[in-house]
Amino acid sequence: LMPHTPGSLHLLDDDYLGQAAHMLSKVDTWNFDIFLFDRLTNGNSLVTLMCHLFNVCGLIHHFQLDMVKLHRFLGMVQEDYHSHNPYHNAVHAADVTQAMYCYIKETKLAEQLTPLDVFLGLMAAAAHDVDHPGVNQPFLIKTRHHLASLYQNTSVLESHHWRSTVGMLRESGLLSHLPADMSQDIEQQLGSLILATDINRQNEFLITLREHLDNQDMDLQLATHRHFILQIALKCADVCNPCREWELSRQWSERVCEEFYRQGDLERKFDLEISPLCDQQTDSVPAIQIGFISYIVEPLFEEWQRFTEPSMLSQIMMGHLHKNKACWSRLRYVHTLAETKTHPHVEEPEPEGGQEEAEDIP
Ligand SMILES: Nc1ncnc2c1ncn2[C@@H]1O[C@@H]2COP(=O)(O)O[C@H]2[C@H]1O
Ligand SMILES: [Zn+2]
Repeated sequence: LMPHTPGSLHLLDDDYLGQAAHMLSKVDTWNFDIFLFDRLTNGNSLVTLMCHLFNVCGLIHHFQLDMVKLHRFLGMVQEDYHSHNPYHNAVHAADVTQAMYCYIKETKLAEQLTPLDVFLGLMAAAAHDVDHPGVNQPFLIKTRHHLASLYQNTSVLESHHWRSTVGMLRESGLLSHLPADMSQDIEQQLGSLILATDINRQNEFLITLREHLDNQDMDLQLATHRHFILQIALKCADVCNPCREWELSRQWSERVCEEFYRQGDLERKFDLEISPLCDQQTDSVPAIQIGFISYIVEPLFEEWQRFTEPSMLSQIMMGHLHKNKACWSRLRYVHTLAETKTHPHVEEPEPEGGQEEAEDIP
């Protein structure tokens, strides 16, 4: 974006906001560029996106929400994300929220979800990583961080994201006009959704989803089943970056690896064991991506595709996922070749299975 002088600030702001508004008219498309949207909104992507989605989903009217309180709450959430984190910042939250909106709009779900489900899904997406410190749970445990002991070393970060969200909900008074049992239920369900994003619990969720799909016993008339599918949808939204188009996907990959490497640098500095994936010298971005796609993203999205079938979006996402994996395979090959040239005693490797896939790249 062009730098501008204070005199033209207002005009340019109007122009940027006009472009942002135009982007919002296509908020349900999978190639939505959240990085551009964040620049156009001057770093307010999360607040702007959430206000828009709450409006178009009719949530403000349905729950009789006070716009001032809503704005205050969303502002607090956005502010509590650490803008210095390369990955776990408010733009990631906005990205996950936009993906969640796309999933909520899937035919299978849209027909069954209640306004409360939509409210919970969007709120959980927006707040699911709030106040993330940019380091992972093992790091918090080994450095004896107070959050680790507070949450007894289990789902430490997710518990913190949830409790912080509840704190901000109460402080903003956003739900204070609702019956006490309803706002209590909202807080609990938000917790269950946010806690489901703990990547250590991936297998548990995947096994249950597979069972439901194999037995064809998913009944979205049941609130418990809708809640489970919202948990899955949020998990998918949280790790969907490898399913975005290459230019967006690549940026997320580089950001998440940069965050891992910063943790690794801290560990090195304090003579701690360097965590898996956090050593810049040995863990390359392409290698991390191929592992993440193969072990986390593909298994999850294969089941999501089964659930949403027939879904154009799932087909598009799987297409990007396979192309991106092939790109990373090719880059890993280039990376290892370069390594071999710097360390000539190491034998030149074969292009590790990725080559046939790499041929798919346009
Ligand atoms: N592209 C990626 N490559 C490697 N790890 C990722 C990627 N995207 C997400 N993750 C990890 O998946 C985790 C999902 O939950 P979090 O957002 O807390 O933290 C995320 C990262 O640790
Ligand atoms: Zn996340």
